[in-house]
Amino acid sequence: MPPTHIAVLGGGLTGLSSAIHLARRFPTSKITLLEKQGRLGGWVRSERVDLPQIGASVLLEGGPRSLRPNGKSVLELDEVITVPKTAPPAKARFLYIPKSNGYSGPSGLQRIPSSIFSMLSSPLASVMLPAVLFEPFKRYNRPSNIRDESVDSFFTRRLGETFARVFGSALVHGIYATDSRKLSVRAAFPSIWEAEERGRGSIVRGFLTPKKKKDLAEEETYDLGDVPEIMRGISVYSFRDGMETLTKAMERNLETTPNVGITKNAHVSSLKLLEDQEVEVAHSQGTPLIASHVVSALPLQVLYNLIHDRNNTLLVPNLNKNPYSTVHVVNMVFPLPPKDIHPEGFGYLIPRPPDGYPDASNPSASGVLGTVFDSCSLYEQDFPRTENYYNNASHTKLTMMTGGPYSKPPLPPHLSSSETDVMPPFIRNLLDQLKTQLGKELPDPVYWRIWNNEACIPTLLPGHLERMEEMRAQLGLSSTPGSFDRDSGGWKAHLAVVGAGVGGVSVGDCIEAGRQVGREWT
Ligand SMILES: C=Cc1c2[nH]c(c1C)Cc1[nH]c(c(CCC(=O)O)c1C)Cc1[nH]c(c(C)c1CCC(=O)O)Cc1[nH]c(c(C)c1C=C)C2
Repeated sequence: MPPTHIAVLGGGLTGLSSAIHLARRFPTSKITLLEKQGRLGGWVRSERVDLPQIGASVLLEGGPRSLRPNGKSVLELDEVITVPKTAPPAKARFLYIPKSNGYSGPSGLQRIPSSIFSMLSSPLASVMLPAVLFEPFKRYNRPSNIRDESVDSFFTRRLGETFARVFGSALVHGIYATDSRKLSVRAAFPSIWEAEERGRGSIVRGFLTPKKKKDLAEEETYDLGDVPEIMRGISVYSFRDGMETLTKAMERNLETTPNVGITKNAHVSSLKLLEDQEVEVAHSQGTPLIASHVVSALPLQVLYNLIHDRNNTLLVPNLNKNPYSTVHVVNMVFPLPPKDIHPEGFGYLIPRPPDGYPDASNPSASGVLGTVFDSCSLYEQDFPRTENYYNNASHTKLTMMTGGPYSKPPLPPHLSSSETDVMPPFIRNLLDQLKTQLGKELPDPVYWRIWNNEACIPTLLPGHLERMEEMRAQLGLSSTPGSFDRDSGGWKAHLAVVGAGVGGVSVGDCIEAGRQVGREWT
């Protein structure tokens, strides 16, 4: 039976997208979006700061700052700013390798080669070339009894230990902000896992082998208008007023959709399945809501604590298997043009230290995962507009990312230089790290801002995909549409679970997950 009332839990990107798409798919159902905070948008937060001391207005991001055009279901493209594939931020990406790095290769800021030709002349050739050239000739070495493994173990098997630590760990820092020795390769990088299978044991051969017809996912139809034309040759894009343009547009859409209600500051305290398959959603903003169906876009461990059966026992144990990473995102604005601060490009990532992650008591524990040169990709968000911004802009904005697998002292959720005259030791230490990593003296920033993103990205542990399949079966959902008549612990597909914790942590993935949810209910 189609839903009469759907409760969507969580007003981040996935919850917003779920509510929009469910309201379209079920125009006669009521949709209620419940959000714990007083605002919607989750980790997407954009802040514009006016800095009279340098005569600039600067747009800063606390969470994701860009989107890739391959995510087809992004809904709003007004005021879009794009980074072409040929621009330095798309082409020039760096690794920072500290001097005591545990291998004989180069140190300092090193550009990552983007083609086999640039690899030949790169100082990183000693690590990359042998790994990539010999990989196709290595025997098939995936143990027959494994169905998943960590990213580190996968790269070590195929490309060697040094490659896995230097490149594999840095890649994982920049996407999952976690330890590559813990992250599932199948869940996080399915295309690499599949390439090994397609290439009969070799990733390189796999990527050179075209996918068989049956491997190609059926193309869905998207209402894209002239977006593909706009996005031709584009690497990533964002918006003039930052990523919140997107979540605000989604919120406006929901506010003007008659069958949707939004309740903010609603802390959900339990979900109870009633006799007639309805679900009682208890929350802090009034009487419990009785829904025919529930979509949870909450972090999985939050949902885990909400689910009780009739005997008050916790159900669906697989929800609490994955840890989450906390990322301290620190924006800094310097009163000099980018040419005086950093090389032109996307930014740099820092690999895992050779002896693993030191604890916070160790003074050499930088805790920095990487730095993004925001001025290079997102300079069009700032005023005044400057011709040849890299050489002439009034300022440089960049973002340092810390935390994740490094242990860190607790920080306030938000703190900026406009709230204190004293630079905290945390920022002073980061500034010192930045000087070392960029290899130059730097002035103090005219503005800095800490965003403490507590438990913002899940670390999908090996076995995650199978656990999620089990979870779907436990909830009566299934990967095969229409077949939800298995033992479902009573839920019989009345609860759907979506979001980064299930799979897909990029902005595009979250929006796509909301687009797909509830298909079993038609
Ligand atoms: C809060 C910090 C985040 C870190 N990773 C993510 C966030 C939100 C999520 C993420 N980052 C990237 C991807 C892949 C995107 C895609 O393929 O479509 C995801 C899911 C890539 C990426 N990494 C960094 C940036 C600026 C981007 C572009 C996308 C975005 O704006 O998030 C840099 C970076 N991210 C993190 C660290 C530690 C880091 C270091 C330089 C963690």
